[in-house]
Amino acid sequence: MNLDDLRNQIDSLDSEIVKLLNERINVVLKIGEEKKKEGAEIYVPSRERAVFDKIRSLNGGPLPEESAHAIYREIMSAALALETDMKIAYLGPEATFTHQAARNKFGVSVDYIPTSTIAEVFDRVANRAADYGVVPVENSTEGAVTHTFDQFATTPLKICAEIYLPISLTLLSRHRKDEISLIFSKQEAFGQCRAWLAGNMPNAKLSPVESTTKAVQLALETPGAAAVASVMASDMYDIEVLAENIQDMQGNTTRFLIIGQDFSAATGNDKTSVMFGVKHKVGALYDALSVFKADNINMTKIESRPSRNKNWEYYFFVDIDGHADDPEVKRALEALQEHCTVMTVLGSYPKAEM
Ligand SMILES: O=C(O)C(=O)C[C@]1(C(=O)O)C=C[C@@H](O)C=C1
Repeated sequence: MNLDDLRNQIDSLDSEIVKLLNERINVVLKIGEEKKKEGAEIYVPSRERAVFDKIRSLNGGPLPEESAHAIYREIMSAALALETDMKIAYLGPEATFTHQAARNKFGVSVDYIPTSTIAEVFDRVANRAADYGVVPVENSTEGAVTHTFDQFATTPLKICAEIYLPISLTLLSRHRKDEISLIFSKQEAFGQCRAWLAGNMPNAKLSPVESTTKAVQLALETPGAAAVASVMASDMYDIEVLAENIQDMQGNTTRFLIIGQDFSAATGNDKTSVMFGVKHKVGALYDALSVFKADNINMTKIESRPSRNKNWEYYFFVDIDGHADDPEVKRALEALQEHCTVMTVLGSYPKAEM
């Protein structure tokens, strides 16, 4: 077959694909109407998980799994945008790693609202200026993003999904490497490439700013300056990449949370996040955590933060395997309540792939 014949074949396949996509969208619009009648959530992480799993099992190749996933991410992004005027608040400005995480989760068709603080993401979702919010919660090299944990102590919002994003840091500048005397970045990003900077840029002064994007803006306008930021920022601001992959740990990954008004439905492969406080008495935390062991529930994380009510009093943030509707998790959470001065289930949501 010659090139023209092959392209004719593609033309007729494309017309089938577009027809089928629109048929799918017509069904999505009906789903959107039903959800509005029932007051149900538009974004349904549990259903998206089922769609992605189904596509993976249907796809026999040669289309790579990652490509099938990306295509379906955008198909569902278009669906979300058509079902409602979906708005996603994220810790901005544009081109931050949180922006990237939000785009990986919700695609390009929905509207995005960049905010300047994590608290503002929570506010936007709480006062319904945004449907969902995306915030960083922990990094594999640098640990907890404490601002996010602290917000959960005062908000009724729930975690409805999570996402892991591999973080690759780049050194960006208009100048040559040997001309750089000042480097801007976010404190957390500096922490993730501390050894590389000490080894490769030992004489440059490090200046922490609010975001990696702000760092790029400052690097563009400051003589002799560079920024540590994402590759996305270099494309968006047209600034040269001097060094790539400068993070000290090659598996450097950040976990982000999607916050909304409600939990996600159970999928059979979920995680539940709980926040609680215990009395100041011998073995109080041990007793509280023993409820998980009693029901054979795996704990995947624990973090403690000052309660901000009283000095030296703490809130514990724990993640466990399972959904709050699973019988053993339900039982364990009821038992946990007995050991706590305060306790809130922050959300149950599908476990993300790393
Ligand atoms: O099944 C739904 O609830 C839909 O809205 C459809 C759909 C999809 O396109 O498959 C779109 C968005 C939801 O987050 C989940 C699935």
